[in-house]
Amino acid sequence: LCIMETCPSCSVTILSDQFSPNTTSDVAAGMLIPHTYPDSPINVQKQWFKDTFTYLFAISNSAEASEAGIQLVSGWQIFKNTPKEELPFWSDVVLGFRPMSEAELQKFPQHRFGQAFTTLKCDCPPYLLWLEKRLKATGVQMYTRKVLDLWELHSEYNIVVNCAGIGAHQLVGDEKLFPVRGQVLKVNAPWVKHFIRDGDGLTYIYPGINRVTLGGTREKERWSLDPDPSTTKDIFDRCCLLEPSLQGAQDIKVKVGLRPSRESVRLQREILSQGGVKLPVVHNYGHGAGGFAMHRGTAKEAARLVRECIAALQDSSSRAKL
Ligand SMILES: Cc1cc2nc3c(=O)[nH]c(=O)nc-3n(C[C@H](O)[C@H](O)[C@H](O)COP(=O)(O)OP(=O)(O)OC[C@H]3O[C@@H](n4cnc5c(N)ncnc54)[C@H](O)[C@@H]3O)c2cc1C
Ligand SMILES: O=C(O)CCC(=O)C(=O)O
Repeated sequence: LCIMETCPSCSVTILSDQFSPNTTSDVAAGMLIPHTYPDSPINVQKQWFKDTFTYLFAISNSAEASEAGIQLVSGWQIFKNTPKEELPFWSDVVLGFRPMSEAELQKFPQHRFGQAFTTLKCDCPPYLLWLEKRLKATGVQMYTRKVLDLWELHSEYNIVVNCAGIGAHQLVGDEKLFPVRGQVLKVNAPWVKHFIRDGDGLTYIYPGINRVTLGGTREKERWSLDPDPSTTKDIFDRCCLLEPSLQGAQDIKVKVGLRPSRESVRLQREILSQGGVKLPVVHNYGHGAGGFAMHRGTAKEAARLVRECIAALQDSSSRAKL
């Protein structure tokens, strides 16, 4: 979508071996609470988050909000011990960030410190379908196809944008990219209105428009997509300790996804070259636990890189004509 907005004369085709509801993005809780990428400058991460927050805030404030699955949600991030960093870099992007009061902390007798704020949440499958609908309306073609090598696209396309998520490990052999397996439960508990995130982000309760997401796990380098029943029980018990009313939750569905993790998002232009033939590529993958929190900001940057590739192609073709 960002490419179509930035370069409206482009023709865009999306190739993917899986579409919604069978992607990692469909499993995500879709909360806008950023994680930090150790190797990306904080000011850049803040800008990605700000761009994403501003974009989704406008949707949440429009008639499209419920179809797009975007809502404002208020709640608490709680800590057993006061964290080193009391003000995360994103504290002035979310709304009304403040320390929790003593009265609020009484809800969590095992926790000594907390932060209250309002942020945004995407209900992931509806949001992805809403994006697909907008793509189709702009004339974008979508095909189911597994790409084994970026070079196989060379004869059909001028520029390739690689948004393969964890698939980039195999597609471009990126050894810096690793899975962080996450198991979550999606439950019916419409009375739960506030989010609760335990400081380390291992246990969380994220109410969405349709379902509440209960998390979770963060298992580095584990590739299995099979749900683990003992983990399901453990997640449920941890969440009930924070929000006892969840004992009455209904229709528990278990989901597993692989966070495409890296020390920094790979947001980069690369010119592949083979026997004198060149293929411009823009990479945009490796969002780890922050694919929703950062998606619009990183997509805007990727679209800018595509525009640079187009300018370079136009420049070399006009030089060839001289
Ligand atoms: C349990 C869990 C909870 C999460 N919660 C949150 C959250 O609350 N907030 C947040 O910001 N983030 C969250 N995340 C992280 C978020 O899900 C990811 O960062 C995000 O989904 C990554 O998006 P993506 O588009 O890069 O990858 P994907 O959604 O995996 O999309 C990649 C696409 O590329 C396709 N593909 C891959 N390889 C190929 C190939 N060779 N040929 C053709 N197609 C290919 C795939 O089929 C897929 O359609 C969570 C993740 C998990 C697992
Ligand atoms: O950590 C968070 O709170 C947001 C991301 C998330 O829910 C996850 O990665 O499981």
